[in-house]
Amino acid sequence: MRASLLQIDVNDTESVDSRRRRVAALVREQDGADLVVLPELWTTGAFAYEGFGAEAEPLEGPTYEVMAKAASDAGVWLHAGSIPERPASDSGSAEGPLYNTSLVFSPTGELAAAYRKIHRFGFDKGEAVLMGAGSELVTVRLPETVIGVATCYDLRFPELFRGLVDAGAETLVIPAGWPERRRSHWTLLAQARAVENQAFVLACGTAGTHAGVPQAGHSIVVDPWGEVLAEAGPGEEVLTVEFDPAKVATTREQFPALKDRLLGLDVPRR
Ligand SMILES: NC(=O)CCC(=O)C(=O)O
Repeated sequence: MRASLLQIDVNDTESVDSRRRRVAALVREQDGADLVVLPELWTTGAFAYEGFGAEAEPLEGPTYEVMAKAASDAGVWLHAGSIPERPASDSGSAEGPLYNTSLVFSPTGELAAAYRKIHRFGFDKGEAVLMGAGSELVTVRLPETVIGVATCYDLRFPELFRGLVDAGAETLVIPAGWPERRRSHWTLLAQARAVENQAFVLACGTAGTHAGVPQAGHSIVVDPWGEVLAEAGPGEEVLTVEFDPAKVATTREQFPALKDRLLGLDVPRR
C-alpha cells in the first residue's frame, strides 16, 4: 500500500483560497497513491484562532467540494485533514457551535466519513473554548486496511486509540498542527501509539509558522513494531511510503500482547 502525507506549509501570508487551490493541485499529483493524508486545519492554521469563525464552513462547503473533486481526479482515498466546521442548525440557519472536523473521501469523491475531534487543545482558551467536542469514534474500511482517525491533541489520549483498535482499526491516521516546541512528544507519542496498538501510525503535521507558532513538521510513519518507516523534515514536503498492511496481523499473532488485556474488559480479576 502506498500512502502520501502532504506536510503543508501553513503561514499567515497565503490566503485560504490560494492554499486550497494549491493543496488540491498537490493531491491531484498523487495519482499513484492508495491513500493521501493532509494535516489538521490546514486552511486556517491550527493556532490561528481568530480565523476559525471567519473561515468556518459547513461540512459540504468549499473545502469539501474542492477535496472531493481532487480525490476523484487522482483516484485516491483522501483523508483531507480537518476544517473548522460550522454545522447548519436544525432550523437551517448558519449559526451553531464550531467543530474541528476531518473529512475522508473515497476514490470516487464520495464522503466516506467525517470525524469531529474529541479532545480540543488549549485548556481554557483557543480551540478548547471556540470549538465543540466530538463524541464518536470513526473507522473507515479501505480495500487494504481499516483506518482509525484521530486529530492532533487526541494523540495524547491512548484510550481513544484503544477504542479505535477495538472497532477494527489497523492503521491510525492522525492529521495535526503540532508545534515545534513539543516535537519530541510528537515523535514519542506516534511511536507509542503504534507499539501499544500494534498498528501502523500515519501522522501528518504542518510546516511553516502561523499565528506566531512555528510548526514541527516531521510527519511520521511508524510500523506496528514501532519502527519509523519514514519521517519528513521541517519544511513543506510530500512524504511517500510503501507499507504492507498484513504486518498488523502478523505482529498481533507473533506478539499477542493485545490478547493479554485485563482492564476495561469483562474478565475476572485476580
Ligand atoms: N492542534 C493541537 O491539537 C495541538 C496539540 C499540541 O500542541 C500538543 O498536544 O502539544
